[in-house]
Amino acid sequence: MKISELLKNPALSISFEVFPPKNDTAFDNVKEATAKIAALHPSFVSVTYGAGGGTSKYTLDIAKSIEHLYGVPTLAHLTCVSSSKETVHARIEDLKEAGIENVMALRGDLTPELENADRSQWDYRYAIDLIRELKGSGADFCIGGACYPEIHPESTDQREDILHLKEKVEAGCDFLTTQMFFDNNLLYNFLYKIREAGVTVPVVPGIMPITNAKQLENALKLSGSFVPQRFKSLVDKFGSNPAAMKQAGIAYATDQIIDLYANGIHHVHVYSMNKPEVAAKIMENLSDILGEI
Ligand SMILES: NC(=O)C1=CN([C@@H]2O[C@H](COP(=O)(O)OP(=O)(O)OC[C@H]3O[C@@H](n4cnc5c(N)ncnc54)[C@H](O)[C@@H]3O)[C@@H](O)[C@H]2O)C=CC1
Ligand SMILES: Nc1nc(=O)c2c([nH]1)NC[C@@H]1CN(c3ccc(C(=O)N[C@@H](CCC(=O)O)C(=O)O)cc3)CN21
Repeated sequence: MKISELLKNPALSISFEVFPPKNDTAFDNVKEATAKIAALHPSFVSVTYGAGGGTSKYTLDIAKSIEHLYGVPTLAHLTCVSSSKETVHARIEDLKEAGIENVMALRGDLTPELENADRSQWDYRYAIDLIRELKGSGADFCIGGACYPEIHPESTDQREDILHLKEKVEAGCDFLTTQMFFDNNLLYNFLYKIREAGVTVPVVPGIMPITNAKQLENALKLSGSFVPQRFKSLVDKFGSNPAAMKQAGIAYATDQIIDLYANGIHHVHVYSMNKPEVAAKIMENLSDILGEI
């Protein structure tokens, strides 16, 4: 099932993100976590390509098992920045062969080595280069792209960031998923600006439930997102009590999702990563709201 079709449903729906295991020994644990997440029947599950320390070689295995065993649509991530053309072409063939319909086309995070590398030697510099490859592959993928309500950390100018986003969408994005944010007003402001700039595809807000102080640190390193005082107070108060922090972080994320839905957004992507208990709690917190129109 194409995600662009799922997003036409006006009822609130939730999707989750998982990351593949770091190695063979962790494979069974990730499979089990993924199975529990799929059993919650989210609208789809996205599987990263090496984010969170996972290894890209398992992305397809995990995506296929979610789709085939649990009937839950999947979104397989693919990144391009550190890859050669040969590798990207081979991965696209793998996606085709596996019958994957939805692909999240990302540039990929720059490691410290990549930051200092000679970029003139790279086959791919931006996500748009990967989108063009996917469009030219002969397969009819539904393509997702990332967008940044608080501008991309490497950008300094929001106007320019939005112009690049528009070009990326025009190259063939069917929908966009946002970077995490902890203040919904930042999302509403961003949506207004991109709509005015002529970006019309569905935008799926990404919400990350923060369940411990260390994870907040990691998430902020990846995203540079603004942390409102209301959220900082939770971390100050509960950061050293794991159970309380988890409960408070899930409640905060739930509150964000309810506010988004109350303001007309009917699909939310949740970066609960490989934590089925967090995903389950969010679904439980929304049980009477899910399916309501
Ligand atoms: N769920 C996930 O795993 C997510 C991962 N990410 C990661 O964030 C990183 C960024 O990826 P994308 O958004 O896909 O990258 P992108 O290529 O769309 O944009 C990256 C940066 O390059 C700039 N840019 C784009 N086109 C340009 C051009 N033609 N000239 C000059 N500058 C240009 C953009 O404004 C932005 O600052 C990736 O590492 C991705 O993996 C981001 C969001 C979600
Ligand atoms: N730039 C960027 N890169 C990403 O990979 C990414 C984003 N942004 N934004 C959305 C999600 C959020 N991601 C995250 C966020 C936090 C952790 C995290 O806290 N990981 C733990 C380890 C988890 C484990 O191994 O169980 C950590 O300690 O780093 C992982 C992925 C991946 N995604």
